[in-house]
Amino acid sequence: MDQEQRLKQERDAIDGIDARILELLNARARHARTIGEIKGGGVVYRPEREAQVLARIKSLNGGPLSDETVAKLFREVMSACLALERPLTIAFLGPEGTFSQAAAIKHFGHAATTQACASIDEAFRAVEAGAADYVVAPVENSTEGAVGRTLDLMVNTPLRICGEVVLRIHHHLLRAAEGKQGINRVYSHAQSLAQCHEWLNKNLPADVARISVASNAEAARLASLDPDAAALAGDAAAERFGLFKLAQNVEDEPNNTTRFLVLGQQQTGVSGRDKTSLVLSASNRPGALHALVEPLARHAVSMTKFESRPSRTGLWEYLFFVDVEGHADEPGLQHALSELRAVAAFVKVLGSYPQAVL
Ligand SMILES: O=C(O)C(=O)C[C@]1(C(=O)O)C=C[C@@H](O)C=C1
Repeated sequence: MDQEQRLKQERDAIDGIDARILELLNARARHARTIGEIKGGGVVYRPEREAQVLARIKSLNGGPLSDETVAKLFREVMSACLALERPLTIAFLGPEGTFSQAAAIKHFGHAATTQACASIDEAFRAVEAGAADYVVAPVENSTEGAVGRTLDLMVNTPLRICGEVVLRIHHHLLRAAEGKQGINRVYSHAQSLAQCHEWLNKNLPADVARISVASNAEAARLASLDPDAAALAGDAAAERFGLFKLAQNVEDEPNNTTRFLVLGQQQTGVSGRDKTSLVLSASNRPGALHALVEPLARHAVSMTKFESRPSRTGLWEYLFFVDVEGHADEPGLQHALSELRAVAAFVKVLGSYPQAVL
């Protein structure tokens, strides 16, 4: 068999498989639509079920596609199925093309509608007022630390955390034209300029001005209008403003990662691999901080994060943002929480939610 014949044979096989995949996708979609009818206008998005579906797909995968690739494909399949039940609107810190929008799409897939908001406060308010279904907000970055505004908002919001998204942050040098010649300024968010500081020192002349702007998406927009400028920004901003990537992944710290939280009006069921986020405060007496963590240790609850933040109500009073493994409806954590409530000055369960799968 010559090359052309072999190609035709393989492509015929792909055509047959595509027809079967299409049939199966629509069969799946019909089941999702029926599930939507059974839910009868109730909450359609079920994060615990989605986490179980994605974890199962990864465990069933025999390759050659990677576990991550098959999970991403099924992420989109579920996103499209969910949109048949009811399309979702996700509020994020805009403008279009930010990493927050990329996190929203990573978590909810492309069938969800994303709604850019001018601030994290506005994104929370949109969901609290029912103008959007969920908010995706950054909570910590591996190099820059906690996002204070998100932590502060979580103390008083009636919204519950129902998911987390972990996003690798890659910055690229972007420009409206190809080649580095003639660049005399680089726009980016101050944090991104800091995260790419060493690379800029080594790869661009010292007299190229570094100009900090409100967001990476804004930097990309400015670079798209200015032939002498470049921007440091991510893939989404590059795509949105049609910029060339002159250099990829220019961040100094290769594991630069941001964690986002998803908040909505609902409580999330047990997925089997969950986290619970709490805000605690200790009374002002010796040993009070130890008393906060002791019930968790005694019930073998593992802590994955402990972050302190000024309470903003009294000088030198602090709130503690604590993440633990497990769901608040599971017996171990349930017992630890009821003991914690007896010793802490303040306890708020921000939500139990599945650990990030993607
Ligand atoms: O199982 C459900 O509750 C569904 O609505 C189906 C489905 C899916 O496509 O698998 C879609 C949306 C939900 O968030 C979870 C899962």
